[in-house]
Amino acid sequence: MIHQSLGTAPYSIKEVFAMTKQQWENRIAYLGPEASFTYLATKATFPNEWLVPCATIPECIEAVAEGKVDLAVVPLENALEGSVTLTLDYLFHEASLYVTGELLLKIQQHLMVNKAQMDNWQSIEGVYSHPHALAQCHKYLFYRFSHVPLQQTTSTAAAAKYVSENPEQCIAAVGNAAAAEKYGLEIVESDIHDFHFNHTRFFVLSKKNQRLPQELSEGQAKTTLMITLPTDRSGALHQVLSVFAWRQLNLSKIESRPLKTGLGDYFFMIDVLADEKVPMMRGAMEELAALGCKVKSLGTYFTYLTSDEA
Ligand SMILES: O=C(O)C(=O)C[C@]1(C(=O)O)C=C[C@@H](O)C=C1
Repeated sequence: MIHQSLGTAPYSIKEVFAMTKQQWENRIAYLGPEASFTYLATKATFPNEWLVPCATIPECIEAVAEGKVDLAVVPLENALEGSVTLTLDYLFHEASLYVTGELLLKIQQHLMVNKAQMDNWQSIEGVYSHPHALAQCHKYLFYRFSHVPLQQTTSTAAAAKYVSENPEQCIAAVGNAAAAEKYGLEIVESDIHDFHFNHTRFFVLSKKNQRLPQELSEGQAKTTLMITLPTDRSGALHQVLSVFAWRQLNLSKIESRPLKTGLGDYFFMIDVLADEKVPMMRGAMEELAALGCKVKSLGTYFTYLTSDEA
């Protein structure tokens, strides 16, 4: 998978188009810019591949769906804040992609300011970051800066970049230490996330139903299914769960999201700790079809730890 060292420079989608693919094995889109948490997870997993920053999650997903890149890495779920619903919904409603692997990253949030504002940071007039990052630091921001407006950005690194490009503004960003270094900011408060156990899951998406190599993974196969229940039957969810229960197929996550067809209409995203190729899973899929469920499988994949303590 990893064939050639490219250094650390990421490229924009425009540059990807302008260049030919011949030198690189994989072009990988990620939620950028450089030094976002998604970048850290991507770089740790694919240190030598061609990394392409995208400004938003839909842009990452469209880049791989349209074949502009081979893989895309997007955040899926945070231990404190829960699912990144934009990713879930986009995968259900807009794209037809597979998960080739899941990356786990330990998340540490810091408050950082422009060096020009070092003496004034206690009087900041705005805190910039990704909404998930701001939510992970809710208690800290509420008790320490309750009067200060929170400004949402497309990523934590985008916030750090904005603070770096606006030295005259007395504002702060919430993000990781790599972003502080990359954008020349000063960390004024470390580890401001509300709970110590803070991790994020990222999906590595592809157009092909393929898997990253199992050798470096945690070894447990996981299959993600998106299930729409038949509308005309009571107890349908109970029946769906019993399909897995009596086969002793463990579920590690179940979440409902709006179908966007009317109030009370949902689809369910279910993670099953099994390979979709094993007979028990094949039987489960057949039984779900017999129950009248629509099932979209995102494929079977393995989990990779991208930081020591993840
Ligand atoms: O903003 C970033 O740096 C991201 O990579 C996005 C994101 C997220 O969507 O949850 C990823 C990890 C952290 O939980 C906070 C933000």
